[in-house]
Amino acid sequence: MAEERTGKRRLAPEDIYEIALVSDAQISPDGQRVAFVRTVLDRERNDYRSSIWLVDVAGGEPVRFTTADARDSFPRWSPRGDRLAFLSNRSGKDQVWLISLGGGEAQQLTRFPEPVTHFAWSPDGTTLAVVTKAETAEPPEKEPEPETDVVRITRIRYRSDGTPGFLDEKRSHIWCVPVDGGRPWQVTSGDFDESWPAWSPSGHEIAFVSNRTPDREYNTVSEIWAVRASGGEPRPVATGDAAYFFKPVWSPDGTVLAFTGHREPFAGSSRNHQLWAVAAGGGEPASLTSALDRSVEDEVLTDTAASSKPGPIWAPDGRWIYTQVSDQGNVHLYRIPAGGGEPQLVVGGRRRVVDFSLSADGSLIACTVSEPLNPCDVIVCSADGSGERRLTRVNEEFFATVELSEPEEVWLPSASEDRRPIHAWIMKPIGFREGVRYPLVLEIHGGPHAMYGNVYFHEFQLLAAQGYAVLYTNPRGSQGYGQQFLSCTRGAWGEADMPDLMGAVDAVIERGYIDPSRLGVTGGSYGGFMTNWVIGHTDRFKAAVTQRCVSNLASFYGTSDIGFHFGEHEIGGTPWEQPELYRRLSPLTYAPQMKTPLLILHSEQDYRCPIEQAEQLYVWLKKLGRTVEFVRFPDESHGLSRSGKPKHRVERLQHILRWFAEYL
Ligand SMILES: CSCC[C@H](NC=O)C(=O)N[C@@H](C)C(=O)O
Repeated sequence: MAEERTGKRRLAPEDIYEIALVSDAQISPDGQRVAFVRTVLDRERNDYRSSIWLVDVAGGEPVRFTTADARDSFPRWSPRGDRLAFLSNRSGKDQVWLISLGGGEAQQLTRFPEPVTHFAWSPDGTTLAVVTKAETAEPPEKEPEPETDVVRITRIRYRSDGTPGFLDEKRSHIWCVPVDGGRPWQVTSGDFDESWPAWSPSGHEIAFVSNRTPDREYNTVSEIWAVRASGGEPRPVATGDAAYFFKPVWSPDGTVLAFTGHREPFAGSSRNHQLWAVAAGGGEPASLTSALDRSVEDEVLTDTAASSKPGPIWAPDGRWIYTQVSDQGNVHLYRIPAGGGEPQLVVGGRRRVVDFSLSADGSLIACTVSEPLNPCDVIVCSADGSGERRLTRVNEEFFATVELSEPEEVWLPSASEDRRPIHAWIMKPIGFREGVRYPLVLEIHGGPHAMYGNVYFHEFQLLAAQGYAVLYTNPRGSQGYGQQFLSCTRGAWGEADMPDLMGAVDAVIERGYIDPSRLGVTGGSYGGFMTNWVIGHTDRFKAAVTQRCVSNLASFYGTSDIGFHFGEHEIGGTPWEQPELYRRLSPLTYAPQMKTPLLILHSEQDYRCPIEQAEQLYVWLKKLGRTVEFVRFPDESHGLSRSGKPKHRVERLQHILRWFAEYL
């Protein structure tokens, strides 16, 4: 029917191959061009490829600038704008490469034996500050054969989601690398992990993020330090047991450092990240965004985006600091007065500003944006957000051939006593006709402190294409609605947020086009926890798919790479201090009440929510005689739905559709 009406076809799982992703829009210092990363899925190799592209700010067709068959990322303009440094895995591991804008091949700059994870240009353009775990600047003649494959563990934090799954004993440090020849030198050292180097405007110092507290093994502190670029003993800038600070950036006159974070390290993602300023010499930081009551990080979730690493940026006149702000399902670009005062919205709208950059004179901004019906494009606008123009139309051709469902943004009453309105999105099925009642799939997000929002979500569009209405919400515990809302799930996982979800389902059913006997539920990670929780507390759902889930909080403590502090803060104590609370809040406790046919999807190298969480649930339900199936994804991590091997991503989507087709 839809096809007849619109001439467009329905979306399919394999269409992930058709969608190119752009990210990391970096405007040249002179504001003439934007460099960005374009990532595509390589069907033949079952892998990803990315390259650096350029587009003129004045308009015109974007052109591919790096041409290697590799993964190029993180393009950064030299201060004079005559070359780009970028990361590439062309030589095997991510290293820094340089390419001149005047033409010629890219040249490999660094040859560290370990990957480079981040770098920053010195203000005079002669040197890069580079982050790597390498202990030497050159690889050894021959890689030494490991003496054993046995892993010896002595630290409390030793896991890391994915492969190989263990943190090694090597430490991330800052090196300086001269760009036109000369030997690299190591700037920081010791038993610390450093990240996010930021050059002072004079080029004499580098600020960075580290945890240098004596008790760092058992805390989650993140401090701001500075060190002379030539090396030596770092000095504290914003440090101490209450520091949870990231992404430092110097004011143009070098007198102030701004950074993001909060003052409750153990609380992690359950607190708004604020923008802070401190005298560059060190001292007591002041929050510039405490009145905003929102996080200055990007908290939105999607399955269709490439990653970038935006941080705050000072306007060159030192009056403003530009930052992302997560607000009610959107990620907006704000500028915050550096001396205090009202934050100003710069790039708003129903969308996510994925990353951004400023021209050297501060007059132009380039951003990557994502919208509900368009995964990504590059835009430019003036410093106050005016005069916005779209520079790319990356997926326009493809989306002209498929029919998408436009999400309707609504506020629906919670089923809890307070009837609090909960922000939600409803997608009608493709081919929707008045008078017909449709099955509904409730999608529950993870975190719990993240948010759904105004971005393209392939899984949701796919469900709509298969004839399901889709409901997604930001229940209590979500980001984007202020600190009080964010804290609601502490010690009350499932209990605090399930009424919000059920109220939203009730409200959608009241619209008259949902068949209440055909409700499905799914979610990943904390959303998988909630899927398990929901089917343990109601039989109203006819089919469920739990993904990368948590089922047993006691065994989650100590097996997840998220760290011991997460459960302690989120649940309210350790399993031995609060055994009854851990039992009460674990979905497995309610397994005997679970009757809904359940599909369990889990990655074998998921060390965020280890697969034992799925295994327990599967065997308990099987033994209880329930309809349950377990699909395991080898060599995949927690990020399967977003960054897994393309073939597995397609198979995952197919399994979800299969289960709902069979049981809903
Ligand atoms: C429930 S414990 C860990 C949950 C995890 N939190 C952070 O990593 C989570 O829910 N992740 C979400 C964002 C996801 O993977 O979708």
